[in-house]
Amino acid sequence: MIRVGIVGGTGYTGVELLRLLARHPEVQIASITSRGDAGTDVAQMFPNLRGRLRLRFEDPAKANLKSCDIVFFATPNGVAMEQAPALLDAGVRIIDLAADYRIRDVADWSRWYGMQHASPDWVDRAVYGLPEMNRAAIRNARLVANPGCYPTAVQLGFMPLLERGLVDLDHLVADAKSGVSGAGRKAEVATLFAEASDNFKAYAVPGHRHLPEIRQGLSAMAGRPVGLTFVPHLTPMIRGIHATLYARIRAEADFQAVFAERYRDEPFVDVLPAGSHPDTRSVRAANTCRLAVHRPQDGEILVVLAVIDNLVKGAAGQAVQNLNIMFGLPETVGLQQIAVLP
Ligand SMILES: NC(=O)C1=CN([C@@H]2O[C@H](COP(=O)(O)OP(=O)(O)OC[C@H]3O[C@@H](n4cnc5c(N)ncnc54)[C@H](OP(=O)(O)O)[C@@H]3O)[C@@H](O)[C@H]2O)C=CC1
Ligand SMILES: CC(=O)N[C@@H](CCC(=O)OP(=O)(O)O)C(=O)O
Repeated sequence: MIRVGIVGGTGYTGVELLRLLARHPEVQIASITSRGDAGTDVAQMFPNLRGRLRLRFEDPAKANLKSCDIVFFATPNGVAMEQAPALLDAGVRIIDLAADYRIRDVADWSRWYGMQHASPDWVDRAVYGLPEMNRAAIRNARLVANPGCYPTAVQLGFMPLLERGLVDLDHLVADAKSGVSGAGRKAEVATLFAEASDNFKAYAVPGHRHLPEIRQGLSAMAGRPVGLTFVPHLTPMIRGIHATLYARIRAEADFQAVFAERYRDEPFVDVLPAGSHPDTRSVRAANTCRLAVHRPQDGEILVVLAVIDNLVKGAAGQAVQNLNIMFGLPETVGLQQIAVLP
C-alpha cells in the first residue's frame, strides 16, 4: 500500500482527497493535518466519511509525514514552498494542490502571488501536473505542481487547437465561471450565502493570478507566447467550472475530428458530439472534463465549451490521477465515480 499524508485536511480540497482516497484500493491514508482541529475525529468534521475512515487530524508540526511515500499539500499558496523541501530531501514525493511550483518564472510568480519564493530551487525540478499534456514527465516526478481549477478547464479546451496551430494565437479569449467552493472553506464575505447566491459577477478582470499559469501552458502548447484575455466569474453554484473559449480560425480543419482524435485515448476527457452544450452537473463529483466545439454560423470564430468539477478534475481528482501515474498504477484507479444527477 502507498502511504499517503495530507497537509491541510480541513479544507474543501482536503475533504475531496479523503473522499477519493478512502476508496482507493492501493492507498493507505497515514496522516492528515489540521492546526486548529488536531485531535478531532475526521468523520466528526466530515460526516460523509463516517464508517469509511478511522482517522484523527494531527498537528502538522507533530505529524510523521516523513514516513509517507507521498504527501499532498491542500494548503493555501505559500505553505508547500516552506514545508515541502524537507520532505523531498527525506525522499517523500509531493503533490502540491496550491500554486507554489506552477510558474517557472519565479520573479513572475512573486509578482502575482505577492510573496518571495522560499524554495525557488525546486521550481525547476517540479513537473506541471496536467496529465493530458505532461504524462511522461509526471511518471518520474518527485514534485508535482497540480494545476489550478480554471487553468485545467482552459488548457484542456484550447490544447488541440494550439498544438496544431489552427487558430490565431494572439487574441485568445477565455470567459470562465466558477462555483463558490473554488474559493475554499475559509470564511469570507464574498462567499457568504447572502452575497453569492442569487447573484452573478465577474471579478479580477484586470488580472487574475491564474492568467500567468494559463498563458505559460498555452504558450508551451503553441510553441511561442500567446495573447490571452481571461475573465473569471463567480456563479451561485457550489461546484463546477464552465469555460467558454473563443479563438479566431487561422487554418481550416474538421474541428470536431481534431478534438475527438486528440482526446481519443484520454480516460478523463470526453469530447461531446457536434452541437452539444455540456452542463457543469454532468461532471459533478467526477474526474471528467467534458468538451464541445462549435463554429457558430460557419463564421471565423470557434467556440469551445469546457466543464469540470473544480474540486475533482480541477484539484483533488487530478491530484489522485497524478498519484496513479507517479506510482505506475492504472490511471483510473479510484477515479471511476459517475457524476451525480440531478
Ligand atoms: N477550492 C478549489 O476549487 C481549488 C483549490 N486549489 C488550491 O488548493 C489549495 C487548498 O484549497 P482549499 O481546500 O479550497 O482551501 P481551504 O481554505 O478550504 O483549506 C486550506 C487548508 O489548509 C490548512 N492550512 C492553512 N494554513 C496552513 C499552514 N500554514 N500550514 C498547514 N496547514 C494550513 C487549513 O487547515 P487548518 O487551518 O486547520 O490547519 C485547511 O485545511 C489552495 O492553495 C487552493 O488555491 C486548487 C484548485 C481548486
Ligand atoms: C471562485 C474562486 O474564488 N476561485 C478561486 C480560484 C481557485 C483556486 O483555488 O486557485 P489556486 O489553486 O490557483 O489558488 C479564485 O479566483 O481565487
